[in-house]
Amino acid sequence: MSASGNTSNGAAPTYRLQGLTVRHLAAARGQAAALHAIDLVIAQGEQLAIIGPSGAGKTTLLATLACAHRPADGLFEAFGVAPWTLSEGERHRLRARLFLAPQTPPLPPRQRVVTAVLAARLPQWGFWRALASLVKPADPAAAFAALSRFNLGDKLYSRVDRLSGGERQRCGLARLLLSSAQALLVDEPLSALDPALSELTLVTLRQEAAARGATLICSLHQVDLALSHFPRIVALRDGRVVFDLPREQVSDAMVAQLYQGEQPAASTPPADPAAPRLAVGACF
Ligand SMILES: Nc1ncnc2c1ncn2[C@@H]1O[C@H](COP(=O)(O)OP(=O)(O)OP(=O)(O)O)[C@@H](O)[C@H]1O
Repeated sequence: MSASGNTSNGAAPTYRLQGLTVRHLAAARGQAAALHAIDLVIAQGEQLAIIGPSGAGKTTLLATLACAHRPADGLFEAFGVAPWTLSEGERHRLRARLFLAPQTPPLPPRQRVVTAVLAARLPQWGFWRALASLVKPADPAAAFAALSRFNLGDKLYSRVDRLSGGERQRCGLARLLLSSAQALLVDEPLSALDPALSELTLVTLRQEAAARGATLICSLHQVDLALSHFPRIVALRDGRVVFDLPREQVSDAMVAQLYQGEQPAASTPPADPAAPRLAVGACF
């Protein structure tokens, strides 16, 4: 890659950020910016994980990359263009090349899973086809195939509000598979998944990104999974990049320093001192 961030074949990187600063509109007066002076170049087809403690700025960074937050300062380019210099219509078309899978996907509660998943195709369909698909799903086989890759094929015709948290999360990821995006932005996809589904999810996301030559950027709280699945690790803390390294260069000491002073993830609830005195089957 050249100093401009362009790849050896001259193609623009998926993202180029220089001195990027982002403030939330609703931030309290005097509250620090959510992201400060971020420098990042991400080539097309790269796969990287963003790690860092709660409040580090991971979600803000992904939303900024999805052109959902307008930066307060600095350079921000996606696919070689500066989105915030474009007209609203042009920026809308650029957004069709990006897919942001939020931690809690905004799925209409009364909708069937098949319809919710096929909504990812809306940018590719004309108005009438999109409208007709609300009444009779246009391509249920594609929705089934996408759901099956996350072990969720049996929920094709379930109502969205009858899914568990983890099923909703995977339903949101199945949408990603049906999009035609070239940048896949995934925010904490494993927060409601067990270890086996977590593995399946990361493998599926990585395979999909590689198959379509898309860039995959995934925020994760599970540092071990970030290191085992992603070749590049970007660590954030207090809105700043602490390190941006190939995984082989990330040491235990660097990770410990990144999370220093943070509460470890609560995998087991603290012991209740009264527990031994409670009779089995006690009700309150
Ligand atoms: N809508 C908002 N309005 C004001 N401040 C916000 C808003 N959303 C996030 N922030 C602040 O921006 C900073 C970064 O938050 P962000 O959600 O990006 O962190 P995160 O690393 O994704 O955290 P987590 O791991 O807990 O999801 C935090 O200080 C947070 O309080």
